[in-house]
Amino acid sequence: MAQTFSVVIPASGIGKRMQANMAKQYLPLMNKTVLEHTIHCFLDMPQVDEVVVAIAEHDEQFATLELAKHPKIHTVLGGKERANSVFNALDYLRNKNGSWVMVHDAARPCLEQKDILNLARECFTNNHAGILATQVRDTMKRTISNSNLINKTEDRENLWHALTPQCCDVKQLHKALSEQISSDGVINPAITDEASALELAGFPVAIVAGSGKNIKITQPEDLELAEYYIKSKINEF
Ligand SMILES: Nc1ccn([C@@H]2O[C@H](COP(=O)(O)OP(=O)(O)OP(=O)(O)O)[C@@H](O)[C@H]2O)c(=O)n1
Ligand SMILES: C[C@](O)(CO)[C@H](O)COP(=O)(O)O
Repeated sequence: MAQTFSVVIPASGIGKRMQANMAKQYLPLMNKTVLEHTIHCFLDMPQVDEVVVAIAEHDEQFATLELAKHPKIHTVLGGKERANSVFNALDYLRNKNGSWVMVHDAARPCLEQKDILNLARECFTNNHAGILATQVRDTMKRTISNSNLINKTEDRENLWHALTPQCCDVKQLHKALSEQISSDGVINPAITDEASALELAGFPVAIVAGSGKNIKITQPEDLELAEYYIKSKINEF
C-alpha cells in the first residue's frame, strides 16, 4: 500500500472516570505507559508519515518518554474537549504535505496493525472516510431521562460501537470540525468522534469491522482487560 498517512493521538484528557492518581494515558501497562503502547502501534509502520500527539498544557511527562525524541513525533497543545485537541493537531497538519489522517485515542493501546491496514485499504481504495467499529452484541435499552426506568429498546440492526482510528482527509475533517466549534472555541457536544462532524458536514463515512480487543481504557476495570489483550498480542509473535 503506497498511500501514506499521518496520525493524530488526542492525549490531553485527565481520565476522570478512571479515578486514578494520574492521567490514564500515563498509567503503567506491562513494561510501558498506556500512551507508549498506543503510539508504538503506528511508529514503525512505513505508511505513517508523522504522529501528532495533542498533550495537555502542563503535561511534563510526555517529554520524559523515550519515543518523544522519535523523528516522526510532533506535539501540539490539547484543548478543552477531545475535539478541540484533534482540531489543534489538524491545524498543524493541514499546512503539511499529505492528505490522509488517522485519529486514534491515546486510551486505546490494544489496537492491532491488521485493523489499521484494513481501515486504510477501505478508505484509500474507495476514497472516503472510515472508522473502525464493532457490532453491538447486547440488547440496547434507552432509559427515561433522569430515571433508571426503560423508555424503549433500540433496534440493534445496523448498530455499531464506534472505535478509533477514524480515517479521513485532513482538510475535510478540519473543515467539518471548524463548523462545529463556536467562535469562542466551544465544541458542539454532539461531536464525540471525528465521524460525527464528517456526517454533519455531509461527507460519507464507512464502517470497517475491527477487533473487540481495541477497547478504550475508561474505567478502572479496563486496565486489567487491556493488560490481558496486550499480553495476548505480544504472545502472538
Ligand atoms: N480535552 C481532551 C479530552 C480527551 N482527550 C483524549 O481523548 C481520548 C478519549 O477521551 P476519554 O476516554 O474521554 O479520555 P478522558 O477525557 O481523559 O476521560 P474522562 O472523560 O474520564 O476524563 C483520550 O485518549 C483523551 O486523552 C484529549 O485529547 N483532550
Ligand atoms: C472517539 C471515541 O473513542 C469513539 O467511540 C469516543 O467517542 C470517545 O468518547 P470519550 O467520551 O471522549 O471517551
